[in-house]
Amino acid sequence: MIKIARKNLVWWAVTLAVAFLLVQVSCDLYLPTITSDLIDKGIAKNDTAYIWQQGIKMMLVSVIGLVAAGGNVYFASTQAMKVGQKLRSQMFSKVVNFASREFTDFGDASLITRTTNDIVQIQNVMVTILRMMLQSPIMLIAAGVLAFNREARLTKVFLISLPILAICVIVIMYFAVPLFKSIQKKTDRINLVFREGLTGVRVIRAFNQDQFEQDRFDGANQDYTKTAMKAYTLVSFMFPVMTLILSGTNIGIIWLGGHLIADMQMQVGNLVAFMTYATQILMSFMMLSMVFVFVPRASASAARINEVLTRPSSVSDVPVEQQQQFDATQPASLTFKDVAFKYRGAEKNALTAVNFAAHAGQTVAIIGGTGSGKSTLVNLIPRLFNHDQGEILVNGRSIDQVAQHDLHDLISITQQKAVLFKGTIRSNLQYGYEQATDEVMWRALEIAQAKTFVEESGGLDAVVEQNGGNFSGGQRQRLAIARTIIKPASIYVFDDSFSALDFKTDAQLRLALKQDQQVQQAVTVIVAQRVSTVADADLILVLEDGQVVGQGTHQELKATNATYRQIIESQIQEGDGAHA
Ligand SMILES: Nc1ncnc2c1ncn2[C@@H]1O[C@H](COP(=O)(O)OP(=O)(O)OP(=O)(O)O)[C@@H](O)[C@H]1O
Repeated sequence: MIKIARKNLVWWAVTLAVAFLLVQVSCDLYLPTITSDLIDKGIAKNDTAYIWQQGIKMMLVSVIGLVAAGGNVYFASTQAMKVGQKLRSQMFSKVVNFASREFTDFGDASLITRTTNDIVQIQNVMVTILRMMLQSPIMLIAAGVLAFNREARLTKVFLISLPILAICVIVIMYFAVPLFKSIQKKTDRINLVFREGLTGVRVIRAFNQDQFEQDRFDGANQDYTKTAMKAYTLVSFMFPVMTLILSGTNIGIIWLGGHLIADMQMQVGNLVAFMTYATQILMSFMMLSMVFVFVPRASASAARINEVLTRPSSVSDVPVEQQQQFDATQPASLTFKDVAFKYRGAEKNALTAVNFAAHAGQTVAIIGGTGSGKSTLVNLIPRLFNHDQGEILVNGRSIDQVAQHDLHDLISITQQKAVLFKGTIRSNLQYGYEQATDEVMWRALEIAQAKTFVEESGGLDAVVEQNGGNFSGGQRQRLAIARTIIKPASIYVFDDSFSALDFKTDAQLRLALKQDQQVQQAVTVIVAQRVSTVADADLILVLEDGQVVGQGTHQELKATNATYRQIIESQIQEGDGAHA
């Protein structure tokens, strides 16, 4: 919490909030003195002029107190909101730079809860701190001293009421604070189930699992509600307890004060002032204890936010002074030297001893069964993960030795699952290359065999809904391919991107791709399951269980490689191999 406050609060605004607060507290403390004088010197002596004078004074002090309270609330709230804004922005920029490992560790749902709910907790507690946490101790001490000065004999009432209040507050806090902490985790769970329900809604319906998912969500929801209800019920006891103790204290003060007044040892004004101070003391005490309920809860949120903000990305750049630059005159090339990679926690390597080299204008195709390591291999090129052994070179530079930003500039990739953003076809196509002209975009759409349906949808300005929801899977994939082609790059990667295309379109696309000037100067990496897609590649890698069990051209592999032949045979049986 302190770390977040120190980093994000603007100190002049905080100083103003505190200054306003001090003025407000001084006014609140001065009012009982005026009341006391008004009663003892004005009302008791029937001095109308004095009553008017004190009345106006009272009004002035109240107005000043009110303005000061407004000033304090304004600066406290704007500061808290700005802290929230800065934290959200810091979280976003941190998370977009995370590697896959960090996403797995935190989980998407938790990252969303941390960026929303946890930051709201911090915001709320910042306001509380800038108001109550400072106001309460000052008020408590000052009202205590003033009450003691006014009538020391009445302060013995506090010897009973304050310890009772303290015990009640401690008991309530003891049970409430852990509950507040666990509310955060339960919010994570609700978000997780809700997110899964949303993203998997079609599968849920297709498998008639609506009720199962509803029950799962209700379970998480109920769990959260029960905990929240327990926590807030406990806190709600504070107010009746407080009222009871306050009333008891006032009865004690009136009883003791009544005797003193009867014995002519005290004036009525003093008693009224003392009672106001007593209320201020007890209220401040309670406010302070509320702070102790909210601060631990916000501290738990702060710890969860700091955990994200301080987490180094598992894929990081070498120090700037050691970084190498790409040589723009070097032709495109991609080399894997004895590369191995293992997912954290996995028993065996996802890739072992991968060796190949490709040069500008060449196409490398990777084929293999499900789970053989094809996507893992291509994801190592832009460093979505760090390879554990060996070396990967792009345009002659080891990818570990260059800045990731420079590396990503040279790579254009279509992921296995085509991702589109809400906007227009134009905004999606220009995502990787802002300067792309309409002509360039139409050319890319033509290569990606997407021109016809884009024209029918209303052209480049046609709307793309969230996740490209208003396009079919195949159309999304073609748009993603077009986006990849538009970006000038040294390495083009298509991870199983042609699988949703029919044979004819697949062949047309690859032919058009081969004829594209930009692509001709680059290395193209195609991941595919179909032999027909890889057959005309310059180099085919056959992957099995993370190992390259064969590499060469289609004809070479067909003649010498048993695994490749098996793949062809299995596809002939399915009717696909006819195209090989
Ligand atoms: N994030 C991950 N954590 C742990 N293991 C993983 C992870 N991603 C993939 N794997 C494992 O690594 C192996 C290779 O996966 P990969 O996704 O590279 O296969 P693939 O050949 O692309 O499969 P497919 O054709 O089905 O897309 C698989 O055994 C898979 O279970």
